[in-house]
Amino acid sequence: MVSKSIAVAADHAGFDLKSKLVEELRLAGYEVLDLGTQDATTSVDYPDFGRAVAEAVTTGKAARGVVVCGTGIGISIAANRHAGVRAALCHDETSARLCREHNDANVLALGARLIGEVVAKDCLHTFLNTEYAGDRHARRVAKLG
Ligand SMILES: O=C(CO)[C@H](O)[C@H](O)[C@H](O)COP(=O)(O)O
Repeated sequence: MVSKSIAVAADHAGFDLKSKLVEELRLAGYEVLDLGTQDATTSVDYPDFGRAVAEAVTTGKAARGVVVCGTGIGISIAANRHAGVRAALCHDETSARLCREHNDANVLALGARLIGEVVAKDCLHTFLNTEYAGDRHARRVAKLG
């Protein structure tokens, strides 16, 4: 289990799923840094929320991040524009496991309009509880910058 806090953010499309994930994280004993948005009805821009989580992770305020938008695509692109962020868009538990084992992903991106709550929670727990395998993957991750 990751010991430090987890930064979480979403746009309006991801707000409902984000709320469920925040609750899930708190129930599991994590300290949650909820960086918004705070409702599903006010239209907002996913780059602002991807950046908020990226900054929390790269400054060490959070050990890992979780970002949610409608597809997960826009907010993962936004997070990945920040040096040191390796955001992985996952739609299933296998990709959530492999993004940790092979890519040392530090931000999980989810698409609230594409996956259900149960799959999202499975991805979340797998992402947080899977160790990076290192070894041959370290050479490749280093090339990501
Ligand atoms: O950026 C996205 C796609 O990559 C996200 O899914 C956004 O949540 C989506 O674009 C928001 O769309 P809306 O029609 O403004 O609700």
